[in-house]
Amino acid sequence: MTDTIRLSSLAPSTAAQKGSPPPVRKPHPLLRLLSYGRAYHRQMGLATLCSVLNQFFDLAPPFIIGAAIDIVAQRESRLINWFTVGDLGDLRTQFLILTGLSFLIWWLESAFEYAYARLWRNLAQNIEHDLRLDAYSHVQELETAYFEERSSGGLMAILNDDINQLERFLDIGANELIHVAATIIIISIAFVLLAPGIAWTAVLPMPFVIWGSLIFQRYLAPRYAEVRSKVSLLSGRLANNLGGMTTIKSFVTEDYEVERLRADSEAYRQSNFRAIALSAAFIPLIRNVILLGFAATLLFGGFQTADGLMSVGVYSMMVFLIQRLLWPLTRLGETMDQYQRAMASTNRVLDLLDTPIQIQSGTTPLVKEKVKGEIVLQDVTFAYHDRQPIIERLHLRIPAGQTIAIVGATGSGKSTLVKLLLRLYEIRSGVITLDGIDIRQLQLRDLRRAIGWVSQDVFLFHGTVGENIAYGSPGATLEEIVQAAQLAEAHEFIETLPRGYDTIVGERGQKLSGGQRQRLAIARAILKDPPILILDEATSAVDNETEAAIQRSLEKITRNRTTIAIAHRLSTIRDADQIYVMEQGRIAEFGDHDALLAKQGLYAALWRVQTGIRL
Ligand SMILES: Nc1ncnc2c1ncn2[C@@H]1O[C@H](COP(=O)(O)OP(=O)(O)OP(=O)(O)O)[C@@H](O)[C@H]1O
Repeated sequence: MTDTIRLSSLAPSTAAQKGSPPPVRKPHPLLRLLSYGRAYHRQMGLATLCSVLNQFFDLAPPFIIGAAIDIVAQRESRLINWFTVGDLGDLRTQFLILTGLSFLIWWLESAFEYAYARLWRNLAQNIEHDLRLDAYSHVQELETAYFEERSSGGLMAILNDDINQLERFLDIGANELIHVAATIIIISIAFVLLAPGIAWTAVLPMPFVIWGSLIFQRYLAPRYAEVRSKVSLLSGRLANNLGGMTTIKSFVTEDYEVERLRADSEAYRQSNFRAIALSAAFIPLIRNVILLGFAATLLFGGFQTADGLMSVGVYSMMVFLIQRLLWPLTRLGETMDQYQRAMASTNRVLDLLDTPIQIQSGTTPLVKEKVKGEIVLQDVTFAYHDRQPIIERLHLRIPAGQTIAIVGATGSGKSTLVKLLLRLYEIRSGVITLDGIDIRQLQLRDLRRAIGWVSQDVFLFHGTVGENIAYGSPGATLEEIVQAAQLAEAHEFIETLPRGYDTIVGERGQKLSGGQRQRLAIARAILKDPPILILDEATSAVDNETEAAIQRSLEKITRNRTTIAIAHRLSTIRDADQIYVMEQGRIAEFGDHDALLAKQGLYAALWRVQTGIRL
């Protein structure tokens, strides 16, 4: 059996949804993000304060301009008088004060700009870093079945693109939203305090802007969610194709694959078009709403100034301020865009983090060195998701330290059985014990540490030969690595590689042959020195001579440990203490080689076919 990764949407399959409880209403993604970033609330608060102060000083220049106009036009500034008590001296002194104030304001604005930029961007990095590690750690804990329902490219899109999307928003967008809010509040206060007669003109566009933004958000959110899900499918397709490039070439399906990619890319493009159509309308709409406020201030402020109810300086300041309101609000569209994308991504990342772990670890610790290795399966039934049972009411007892073999037709459930021992899947009923303890009670990591598994499809990591052998055995010395390689009959070929144990094996070990990869995997399991060894077709890709050599080493390796060997070539397991013949998820016969031959049953028939001997 191979662990296939199927291309499908990241959404759980309909079948998976059938039995699940009704969906719980989730809190708003922003609240979810804030609650996730609890550790950074202080930094967020400080960053927000710096953003607000920066905006406050950014809005101060119209005040200086207004004051300067008043000083020139009326010899005194109502704006300055408003803030100070007493005489500020002659005109020149007043200008000197204004100039000094300008310097102070500009410096403070710059200082807070530096502070908020650093704080927000560092915050983005911190949250991104935490989310990436948390999400990845969580994904590692999820059961194998979870990955079979999803595409690895889709998961990559969440772990990479979606998390980066948050960075983009936190870097710039969050600060912009705060700037807009601060601008609205500061300008409204300035109007109410300095020009109460026309304060309504500044407030006029606000309800429309807020209402418009909310409506806009409601329609844009699902469009961005669709964009994110389409990008997942696209990444899934790309990852799958890159992994199967040799197959594509050999089947000359390049054009077919381009077409399939075109369809996914087209779906992504169309979903983006739909989002763009709406998002691009926002700025022009908001600008027109702002125009209302600007025109009202210009007109009614002008009337009041002409009637002598307002000074020229205050009037100028108000006109400048309302202008200042215009620009951040028009940028709001872009910011909302970023915000919506970030929220769609937040949901996807946090949904992943909230995915329940189906296979929970037990609490009983297991010390590897103390494991005897007796394995018992009692009445075990197992079925893959949505399928008929593969293993039904199976009984099997493997005494500690024995070597047993499992043989049987392809698809009879041999690999599935060992995956159940590793708790990669959960059994439906029955019980599996190790040294008398139900494996569900054992700490999952301890259980897996006690088992050395050479699977049918060997996976090597990008790195050196030595690193791959030592994988799972941190602290192994080169001497131990070489010894394990010798026992696995791998040392000789490793020596012929360009850089010996330091040779890079390539992604998934693609620079090595199938047989070489298998031998590295055996060496890796030997080095781990587990009390239980599982060899699932471990030597299927090596030639007869190497296989015979490995068999000789295995005699040494399997001594004093429980070994389960799965093989199609019966010659490789004929010396096993017990041989179990599986047929459609059940044990059809068992015994040692001679006893099974004497039975003249399934095993004997298989043996005849493989050896060509008529018994
Ligand atoms: N992840 C899975 N999801 C659904 N069905 C699966 C899955 N893995 C295996 N199966 C099915 O379970 C059955 C048993 O598979 P398994 O890999 O255990 O067989 P096997 O005896 O090891 O076969 P082989 O000798 O070919 O390796 C097969 O019919 C297979 O299609």
